[in-house]
Amino acid sequence: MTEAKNPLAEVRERIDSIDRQIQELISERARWAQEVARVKGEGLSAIDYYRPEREAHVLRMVVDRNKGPLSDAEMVRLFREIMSSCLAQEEPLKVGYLGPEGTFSEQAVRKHFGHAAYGLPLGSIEEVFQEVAAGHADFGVVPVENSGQGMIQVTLDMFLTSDARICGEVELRVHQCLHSQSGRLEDIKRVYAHAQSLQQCKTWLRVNLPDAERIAVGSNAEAARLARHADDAGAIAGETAGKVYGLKTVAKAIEDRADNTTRFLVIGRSLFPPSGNDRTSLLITVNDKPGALYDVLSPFARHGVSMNRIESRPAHTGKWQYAFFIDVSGHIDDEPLQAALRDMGPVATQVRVLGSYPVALP
Ligand SMILES: O=C(O)C(=O)C[C@]1(C(=O)O)C=C[C@@H](O)C=C1
Repeated sequence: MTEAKNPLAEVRERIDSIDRQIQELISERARWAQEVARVKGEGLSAIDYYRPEREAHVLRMVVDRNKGPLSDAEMVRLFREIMSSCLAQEEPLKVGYLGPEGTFSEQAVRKHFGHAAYGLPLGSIEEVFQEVAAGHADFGVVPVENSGQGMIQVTLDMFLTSDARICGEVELRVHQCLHSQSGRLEDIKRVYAHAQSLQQCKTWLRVNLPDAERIAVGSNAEAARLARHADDAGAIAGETAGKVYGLKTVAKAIEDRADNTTRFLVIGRSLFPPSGNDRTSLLITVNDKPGALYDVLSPFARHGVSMNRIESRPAHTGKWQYAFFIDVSGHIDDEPLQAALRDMGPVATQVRVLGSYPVALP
């Protein structure tokens, strides 16, 4: 009598065989990436090998080819990691972010640069800009906007005084959790969190912890660090931060809005070529006179450039002087955008291209 083969063993054999092929192909890909690096030139530093426009193009092809069952976001994540490792064969990129470890900013770094990049946790958004400008970090990742709360003004204001360029954007679904030492809601008399996170979880806190004191601190990871040393404190932070600081999770997904998303900017020191689906961020200042804003914006409409976003901030150049942060579709090399900027020349006091970069991937 022939013994029937264990169906699980049979499936595992198939998986082993596929893994062998995937591994061979990954190694072959890594060798070709070395060849690309050789063509670009020997002895360059990591930043000279990095091509965000090419990475975006590769990842868009991955999305186009994806037939499931894995989601586009999962496929992108896997290929992002492969590219991250391929690039790090030369030298890992150094990426500054708002630390400490475990913040959503770190998650955004990983989403955009993969795990082979070297993450540099820094003390503030200002410091991220400074370290990039000084060349201590190749790139920086800073939060710029939350879907529920709007723009993060510190980040916008940094562009008024710094020469940083925007090289990319990352969108991250932000799920907040409540963590504590014991993991019991009834032990919590104080809640530490970043001010934005307290705001994002306002309803949940009102219903579940109406009497607890709310204490705003510099980051969610800092909140987790503080809660680690107090048996009557809770911290609002992401799942990763809770794990990093050895806390127990009291409640998950406590944000008021289910689609809570934070948009981050990747900042660097140079502009990159078009990727085929780009956004351009501009900083425009105008004189305080009637119709000035209309004069500045109408060239976009005239040349068919679509505007995605406009934010105004005090320009710090004089009382009632405003700077406008404007995002438009397309790359700065595109003729319609060039034409719009030419028309704007005589009416704006300043037009600065903050960057042209690939639109965020899933
Ligand atoms: O195509 C390139 O220019 C490469 O260096 C290869 C590669 C890749 O692995 O696909 C690696 C790093 C770059 O950032 C972009 C792409």
